[in-house]
Amino acid sequence: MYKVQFEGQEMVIRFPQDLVDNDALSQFLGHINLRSILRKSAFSNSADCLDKMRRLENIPHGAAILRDPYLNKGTAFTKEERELLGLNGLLPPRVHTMEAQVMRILENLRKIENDLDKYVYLNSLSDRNKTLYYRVLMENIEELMPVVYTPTVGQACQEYAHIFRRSRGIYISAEDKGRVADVLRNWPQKDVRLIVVTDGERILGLGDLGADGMGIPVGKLALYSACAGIHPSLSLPVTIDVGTENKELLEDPLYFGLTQNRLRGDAYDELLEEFVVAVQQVFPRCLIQFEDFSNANAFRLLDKYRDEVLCFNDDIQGTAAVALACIYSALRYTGGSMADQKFLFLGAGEAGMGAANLIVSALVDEGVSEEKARQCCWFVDSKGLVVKSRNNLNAHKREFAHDHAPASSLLEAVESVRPTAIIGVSGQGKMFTKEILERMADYNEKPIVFPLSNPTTKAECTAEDACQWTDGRAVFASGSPFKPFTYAGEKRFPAQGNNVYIFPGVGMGCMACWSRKVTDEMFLAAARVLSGLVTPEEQKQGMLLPPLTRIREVSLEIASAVAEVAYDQGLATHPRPSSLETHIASLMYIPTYMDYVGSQDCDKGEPVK
Ligand SMILES: O=C([O-])CC(=O)C(=O)O
Ligand SMILES: [Mg+2]
Repeated sequence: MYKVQFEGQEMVIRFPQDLVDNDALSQFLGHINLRSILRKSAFSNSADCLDKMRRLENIPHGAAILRDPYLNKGTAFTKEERELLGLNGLLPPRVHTMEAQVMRILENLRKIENDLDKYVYLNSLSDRNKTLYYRVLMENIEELMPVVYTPTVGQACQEYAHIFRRSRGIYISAEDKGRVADVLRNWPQKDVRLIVVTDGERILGLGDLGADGMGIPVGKLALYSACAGIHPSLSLPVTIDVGTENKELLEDPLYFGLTQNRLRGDAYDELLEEFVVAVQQVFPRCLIQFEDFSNANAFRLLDKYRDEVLCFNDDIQGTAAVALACIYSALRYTGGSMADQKFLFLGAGEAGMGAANLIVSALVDEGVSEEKARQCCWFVDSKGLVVKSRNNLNAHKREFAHDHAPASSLLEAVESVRPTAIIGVSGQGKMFTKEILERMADYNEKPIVFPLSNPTTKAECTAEDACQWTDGRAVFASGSPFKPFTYAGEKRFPAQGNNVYIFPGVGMGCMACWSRKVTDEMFLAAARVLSGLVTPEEQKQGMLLPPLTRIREVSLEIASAVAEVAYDQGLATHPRPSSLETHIASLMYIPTYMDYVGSQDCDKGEPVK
């Protein structure tokens, strides 16, 4: 505490602890330009001045604040803030509103022709000014989601080391064994509540991209903030680098990761265990989202940790929930009940197994026997139709192996099973051929066709192909976006059945109520809520999901439903608020600039003409 005399008034000013001597004090006074504060008549009231001093004392000044992406406002720093923070001369003189800044970003962005360059441009904005980045992203979510997320994020990961500007997130490499907690402590934000982690082995449908998979956690977390309002400083992207089996990367002189083959077996499990334990120590109550691990590791890690810590696997559980939501919505157009359906999955990995198991849970919840529910789900893997007579099926597949003649291809399987829905989760593009879709149209008045693999190059078919080859009758959803198109004079809006409709809300719901676990019942609730949010007007347009422009509202509804489940299941440890929705809405991050001075009369910038 220091007492300062000014214009006959005594003021008490609290300075940072380390300013103990007079030199430091006068340096500090100079630093924050106190004299110029005091000269302003608006500050002659000592209480007012004190309030402003308190606001300012922990804020970096001068060029330092321009370099802090959480605090920087760029040209939107007001005249008064520029004065108080020592910014005069460091910025062009005219103060701009945020709207003008958004206009400038969009003008620049829309001049860029290539999506990867747009991705780089937006990343650099996020490095400079988080508030503006999120404002731009949220206000233009339909236009920009394909840039910060699938499909562009896939290309970004494939070229990660080549487009690199600045490191993001935390890398934990096999060499960090024994000191993982220390590595996590190096992260500058100390209150981390949400981690998305990958080991890069199965990045979208693109395979092993090693440490360059970092783009995925970064992209998912950007969407957490944009879609569910998780404050960006609460989240941390993590890549666990255990090596790669991607020969091209190993030979690339610019590759970022360890140039070794992947750790397997005990060494891998020990590193992952150390990571999960370290997260509990360093960031208590932090939610861990596993993303884009190989099939075998994804299932094992989920089984191992789902009852121990607050975690889920997005590719198994998140994708399952959005697929189920799309199925519920599709049934509005096809008629018939869930129990009457035959779902044929191409691909028996994380997404396929996750979706089939959630469909079974949904049916059992509706009173259908588990055995009958399993009969609704069929799989084709690399060896053909999954049937009882096949040897060496893993435990997951065995649960869905039916008494049926073998079929060696998807076409054969479609012909013999005659599914009502084909769901592509194979990570292989163009697998739903013209012939297959024509068969689906022969067997079904309205065939359900969901090519869910990502990015767009891995989609099992395009939206227009699905439409053409079924005489416009396919009920369609894909993992990566397809643009609206016109068929027979009618506008079609292909649904993006991507887990982005699910994970932000589920994560927010669990975080808001301090849930101890993430459960399948939460994903079931999320799927039902999501499908239920499609308005009658949207249904008239054939939509399966609400448009992305409503994603904040969607995520809030899902978060509320998920928290409700957490309270019902006795997992929530936060005292129950009187309204979950109001409570969660109040937690949602809105990207607006901080007012560093708190002055009513401060210049808010000039409006854009
Ligand atoms: O990231 C996406 O677009 C969906 C997803 O989790 C995946 O394909 O692995
Ligand atoms: Mg994924």
